[in-house]
Amino acid sequence: MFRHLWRMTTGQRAALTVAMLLMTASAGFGIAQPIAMKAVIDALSGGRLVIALIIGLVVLLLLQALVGAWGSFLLERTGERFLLRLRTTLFDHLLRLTIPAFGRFRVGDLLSRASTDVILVREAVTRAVVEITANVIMTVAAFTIMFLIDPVLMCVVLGVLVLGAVVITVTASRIGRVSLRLQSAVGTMTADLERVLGAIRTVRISRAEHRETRHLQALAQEAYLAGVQSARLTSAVGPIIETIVNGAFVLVLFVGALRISRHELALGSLVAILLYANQLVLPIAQLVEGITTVYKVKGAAERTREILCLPIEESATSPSARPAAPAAGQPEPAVLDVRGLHFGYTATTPVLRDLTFTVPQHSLVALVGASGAGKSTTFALINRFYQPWQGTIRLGGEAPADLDLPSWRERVSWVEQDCPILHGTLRDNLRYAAPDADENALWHAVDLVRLREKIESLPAGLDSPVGERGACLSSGERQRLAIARALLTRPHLLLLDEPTAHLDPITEAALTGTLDDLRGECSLLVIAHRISTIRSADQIMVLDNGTIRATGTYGELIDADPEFTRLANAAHHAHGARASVGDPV
Ligand SMILES: Nc1ncnc2c1ncn2[C@@H]1O[C@H](COP(=O)(O)OP(=O)(O)OP(=O)(O)O)[C@@H](O)[C@H]1O
Repeated sequence: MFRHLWRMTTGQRAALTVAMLLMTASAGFGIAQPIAMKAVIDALSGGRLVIALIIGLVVLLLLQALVGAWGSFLLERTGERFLLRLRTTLFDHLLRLTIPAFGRFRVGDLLSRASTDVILVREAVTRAVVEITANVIMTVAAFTIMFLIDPVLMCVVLGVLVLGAVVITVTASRIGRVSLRLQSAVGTMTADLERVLGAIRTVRISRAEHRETRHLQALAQEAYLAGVQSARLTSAVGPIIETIVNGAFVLVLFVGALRISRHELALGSLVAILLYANQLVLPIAQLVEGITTVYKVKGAAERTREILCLPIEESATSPSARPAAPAAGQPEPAVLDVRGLHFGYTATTPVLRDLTFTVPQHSLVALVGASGAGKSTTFALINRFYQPWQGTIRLGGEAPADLDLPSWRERVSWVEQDCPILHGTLRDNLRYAAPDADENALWHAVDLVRLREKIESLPAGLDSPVGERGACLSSGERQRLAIARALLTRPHLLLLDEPTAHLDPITEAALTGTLDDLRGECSLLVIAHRISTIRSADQIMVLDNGTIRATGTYGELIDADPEFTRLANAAHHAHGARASVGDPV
């Protein structure tokens, strides 16, 4: 555990060492005081006045306080720096986790790890690592001096302390177990609260608020029980120390008085030993607290480390390379070339089977198929969120091995099915993938998705806030905003997952026209359930159970391929039903 914590302090070690030295020096000034006191008492007993010794004692007191305060500040500041570094590393790591790694954790749990757990780890680094080390040094020094003054009394103090140490170590390890329980209970609670708040409207309409409150209460109760158990153990630690210290005092006084009466010990020596025993109270209390903290933090550090050990996506290794122009006479490579792709989320269930297709330059290619056929999975693989089991995907003739991820993603834009909108203004959202886009480019994209009228009607125009997850926009507006955002990056390939899902027939017709126009700017691969959207596609691929069963234009496929005809008819009926539902009565 110590080794692990120590490894996490890379870069802060010099500051930690200085802090540790200062705190040890402060402790050293403290340790010197009883010796000075002994000298003063011995001198006074001998009838001598010792001004210099008294001044020395005062200087030691002041030095202990000043150096201690300095060391403590340095320690806390290093702790904050360590926390900053840990947070930054964790955020960076979290945002770069591979998509499958995300699947293993709940967002709320990740939040709890990135907020609460890291603070506990910081506590362990400052408190535990430094205080334990400084206090161990101080305790060993105090015992050595006590041994030199009077071995018998030293043994008395040591005997009582060893007894106490055994009791406390047992308690501390139990505190560790309870704390892990507490941290995971808080993690689950945060995750569930996040789940409920994220779907608050569904919760309300399902009249599930009381059920969810009861569920959250049960989790809070579990955290409470673990907290109380931890409090019970932690509270026992204080009185145990007190009893040990008082016991040591009484015993030292008793044995010391006996030895003085037998002339085996001087009064000054007894006073010095008593002062040492007294002085040891704080370091030993801190030592115990430090050890308890380490045990408490064990769970939190483990949870933090777990995240840091998860695989992350590779980052840019080379400056974004532009594809080399094809040599004269050579045909232009397809924008997207997928060959023999096999993939599944679990080892036993393949989702894509020998998927092969191309998207030529400046074309509109559509992917249709029943729900669960693997359309979104194909997009996820084109985005390189997952590794295919077998097969290759080439972008502009280049394989993933030739093109690092940022360059790859610079060429592909993707509008997700549920088009996430980020908290901020319309402008922030539009510029999200293209921070350098100028005003003209923004309005051009806005025009393409026919949002100009809506934006100009808003008092703040492009600077209007969109609300949490785009709550101030209708779903159709969110979708069009997401498409405009994707267009602004001027991709080579634009992936659209259900681009017309939330659009009314007029906007849908307008967007269909836009898709046709966009062929001039990039190639499009569109997943569509509504076949009307892709009537004019250059090529339609029918995906069935993870493989392409038919390819052709609308005219070629309709009535020729039974699956396509079924999808087209179903979409037609669904669309008709939708339109009639929306019709004014
Ligand atoms: N993250 C995941 N983990 C495990 N299985 C998944 C995951 N995502 C999708 N699947 C499974 O993979 C299969 C294909 O899903 P996919 O989302 O690609 O279908 P789709 O054709 O896009 O469907 P839809 O039209 O309903 O969006 C489904 O059986 C689905 O249950």
